[in-house]
Amino acid sequence: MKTRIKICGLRDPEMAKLTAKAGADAIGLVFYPPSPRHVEIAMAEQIVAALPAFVSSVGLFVNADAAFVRSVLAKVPLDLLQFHGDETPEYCRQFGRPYLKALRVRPDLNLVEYAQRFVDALCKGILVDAFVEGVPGGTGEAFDWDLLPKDLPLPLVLSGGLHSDNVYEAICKVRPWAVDVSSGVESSKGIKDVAKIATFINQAEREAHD
Ligand SMILES: O=C(O)c1ccccc1NCC(=O)[C@H](O)[C@H](O)COP(=O)(O)O
Repeated sequence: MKTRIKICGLRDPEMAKLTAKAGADAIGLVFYPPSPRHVEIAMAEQIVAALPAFVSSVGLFVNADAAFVRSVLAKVPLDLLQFHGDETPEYCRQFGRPYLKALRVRPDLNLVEYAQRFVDALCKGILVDAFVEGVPGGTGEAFDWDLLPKDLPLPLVLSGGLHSDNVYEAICKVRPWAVDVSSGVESSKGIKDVAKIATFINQAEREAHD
């Protein structure tokens, strides 16, 4: 089965179009002002408008005020929300929209128990990322994939330090529903590189052709 591919942290419509053309299944828009990949609502509207059919738009938030999430939803027709902070299941569900819950993997965290709390019709998966003190995500750091359980009760989205040289190995080892990348397809922090995106996608799709 094909592993879905999400490219996170798009910041302009042209790169979004090129990313879709390269074969991405989804793009991520970061609504988190401290991030170098942060987008304003007006730009997010333009990016989503530029996407072809069947390429999903994912809006990423980190412990945001619910009112801010609603103000984004009022303007930007997002397909999926991604909560990348300490949001509770109740917080995530209040928008009545499908979402991913991100967690940062640590050896002392029981991932199955964590995921179990989110299981319902709206939660479409658990995105696993590296734990880096003081930075909620998009760090380019990988973590030990052996820490991932085989019996997670929700689809797994693997992220954290993926790039074209490790994504094939990651897919073969972890067998995730999807992979998610940001730093690994950039020429510098926050600047996406279309050649790196294409190479990443080719490598991620290799597994489907084996
Ligand atoms: O991208 C960011 O700047 C960001 C900031 C705060 C929370 C999450 C963020 N990105 C989340 C993503 O979905 C990334 O793809 C994921 O963390 C993996 O990032 P990377 O290791 O850079 O590929």
